[in-house]
This record gives sequence, C-alpha cells and structure tokens, in this order.
Amino acid sequence: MSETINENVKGEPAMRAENGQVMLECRGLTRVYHEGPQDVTVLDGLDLEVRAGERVAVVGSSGSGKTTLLNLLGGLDRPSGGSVRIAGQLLADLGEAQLGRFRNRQIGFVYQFHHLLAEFTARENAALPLIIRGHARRDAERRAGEILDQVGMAARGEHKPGELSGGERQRVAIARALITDPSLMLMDEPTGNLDQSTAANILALMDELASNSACAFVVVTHDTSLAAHQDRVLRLGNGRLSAG
Ligand SMILES: Nc1ncnc2c1ncn2[C@@H]1O[C@H](COP(=O)(O)OP(=O)(O)OP(=O)(O)O)[C@@H](O)[C@H]1O
Repeated sequence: MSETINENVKGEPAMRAENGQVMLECRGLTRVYHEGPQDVTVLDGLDLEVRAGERVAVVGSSGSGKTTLLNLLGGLDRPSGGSVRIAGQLLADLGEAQLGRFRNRQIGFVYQFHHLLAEFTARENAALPLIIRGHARRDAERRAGEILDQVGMAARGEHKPGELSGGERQRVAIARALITDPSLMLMDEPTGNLDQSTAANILALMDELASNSACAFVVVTHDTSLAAHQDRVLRLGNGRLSAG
C-alpha cells in the first residue's frame, strides 16, 4: 500500500481528539491460535468502544485472553477476524512498517515489568520514543525532562533504572509511554509488582494524567482496587467483553 494513502502514518492522526469521541473501536474482534494440536479460539467476535479521556479496566481469569486482546489493540498481533480502529485509523489498512510508525506515535504501552533500558538514564529512557520518531536528541531529552517532572521524577532524570525504586521505574515507564501524547494507552498490570502505597501513588498519577488528556486508557488488571478506579470495568470471558 502506498505511504501517501494514510496521512496519519506520516504525521497527524486521522482524527483530532476531543473528549467524548470514540478513540478505540473494535468490531467482531476474533483471534484463533492455530499453533498446537488443536485450534484455540481466544477472542470470538468481541466489540469494544473507548472514548477519548475514558478509562476502561479489563478483568478476566487466567487464560481468558487479556494479553491476546492487548496485543491486538497495540498492533503487535493481527486478528483472525474483525477490526481495530484507533483515532480513526483501521489497523488492517497499515502494512508492517506503517503499523510500526503508527504504534510509535499513537499508542503508549505500560507493562507490569517496565522494560526500561538498563544502560540508559531515566531521561534517556523517557526520550526514546521521540528519538525513534526522528526528533533531535536534545529536543527529545528536553521534552523528557518536562514529562518526568509531570510524573514527579524530575530530580531523578540522570539516574539509571538500577538506581531507582520499583515505583520510580514505573513512573519513568509511564513518562516514556506519554511522551508521544498517544491516542491510546495500554496498561498491563501497571501496579502489579508494586507495594500498596506505591501502587496508590501510581493510581493518583493515572487520575491526574487521565483528567488532563484526551487519551483512551485500557488497563488490564487483577487488582480490584485499580479496576474499580477506572470509569468502566469490563470482564473478558468466552471471547467477549461484558459489564464487570
Ligand atoms: N501462540 C499461542 N498458541 C496457542 N495458544 C495460545 C497462544 N498464545 C496464547 N494462547 C492461549 O490463548 C489463551 C489466552 O491467553 P492469554 O495469554 O491471552 O490469556 P490471559 O488472560 O492474558 O492470561 P493470564 O492472566 O494468565 O496472563 C490461553 O488459553 C493460551 O494458552
């Protein structure tokens, strides 16, 4: 497919975000794994809509398909059927390289284990998505400084992940996810490896970020207090989502 067809892949999102607009839309999303002795249908015609500024928790038992769903929403895997649309862009219309660029610009990922690069400072880690995007290193690191300030980590910008606490690393991971001003934030157990009071700090930070942004949040968690804190709780079971 020609690069020129998808203007948003080159620069702007297809849709300008306004709170209340649908930012993420899945229709009939299906994923069947063909590996192993028999086919496994994990997602089976799942529908989901998340609006700009809205936070949705997805809960479900082990093996219900939460990771599968996040991978599809994040463009890390392709569905067997159905569609994912983010900020107006149908992911199926993007080739692999375009999808990579779209992911870098429009989607922020935060995982239970932060995946920060050990040899880089907090500031360099947070700046990375902008550097990948082609920004000058100096500008990217200046912006990283601002965003680290926003997550309460301004004073630790020159420290490497090994010199930070678990909660501090998670804040850096959140800063890194936020730096491109994504349309969709995908969080997989963002408080999973943190003690209660650090988790509460991260929760408060998420509140603040969500109220100041038009991003849609999808948070996969087993943590009932984190789930209850979101605008809606959806339960994944039998390949579909229902009100939790
Ligand atoms: N590549 C694969 N091939 C075959 N089956 C797979 C593959 N990946 C996942 N599955 C199966 O799909 C189902 C859903 O897996 P998934 O990892 O999405 O669940 P989950 O809800 O994230 O689980 P958990 O909470 O335990 O992490 C499981 O039954 C799993 O065994």
